Amino acid sequence: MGKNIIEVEHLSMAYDDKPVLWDAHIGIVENSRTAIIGPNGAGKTTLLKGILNIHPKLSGEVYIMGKSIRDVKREIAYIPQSNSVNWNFPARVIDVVLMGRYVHLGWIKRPKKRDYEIAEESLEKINMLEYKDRQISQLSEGQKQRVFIARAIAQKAAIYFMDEPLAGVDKKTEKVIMNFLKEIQREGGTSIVVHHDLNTIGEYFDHLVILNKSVVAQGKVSEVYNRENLERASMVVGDGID
Ligand SMILES: Nc1ncnc2c1ncn2[C@@H]1O[C@H](COP(=O)(O)OP(=O)(O)OP(=O)(O)O)[C@@H](O)[C@H]1O
Repeated sequence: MGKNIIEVEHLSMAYDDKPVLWDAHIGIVENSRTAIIGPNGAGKTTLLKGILNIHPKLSGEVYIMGKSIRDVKREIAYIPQSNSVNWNFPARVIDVVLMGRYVHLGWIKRPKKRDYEIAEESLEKINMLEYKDRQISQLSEGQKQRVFIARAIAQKAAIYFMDEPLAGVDKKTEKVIMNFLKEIQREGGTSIVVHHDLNTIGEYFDHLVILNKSVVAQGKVSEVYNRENLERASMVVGDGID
């Protein structure tokens, strides 16, 4: 069993005093591909927001590489849900990808030639280089998601958080994203992905956190992905799960 790169202790989250995640203890294993699953409204996105300090915690602590998020920001890439982003914002594809470099820029905050090269290499990896001067508002869903992936590649982070990256994307983009998760793992990184499709858990991930307002189960996919746990999380169980 690998060591934990993220430790979540007693994490509770709420909106306007309405609790949505209760007393979560979670360990994310270093170098894993971890899926977070749970029914609608289970608190999956809110968990990511708690770990990343995007929404304030009601209580609890989060340690990333043993430190607070403030001290490891550079090491963390976040790919939010595509539909939570204002895609009408006037920006070119290359500008969005360059944002991945901002955490690495010095105090002048101006991207250098090397940053442009890295941004272009990142677009090339996901077959989007020819779109680099396009406005993001003109892209399809799958292409938008790939631009987000390129931004994350450009950041060269150690930990990648993704919130339903496969929602509404075409098969080709799904493949690009899954290859990216494997590449992260090969290079020693860790990915944490909110995921909906139960049929692909075993193929795409090696670790799992099952949520339903609190943690229902966590561990290796081979150990916790079973009918009993899915039922405990009130998830609809289809065919094919023993
Ligand atoms: N900004 C917000 N203000 C108030 N309530 C919110 C807010 N965001 C989420 N909630 C509520 O918190 C609960 C958990 O939401 P969250 O988005 O974390 O769930 P989820 O597991 O990601 O769901 P889904 O699978 O539907 O995306 C839901 O009941 C949701 O309605």
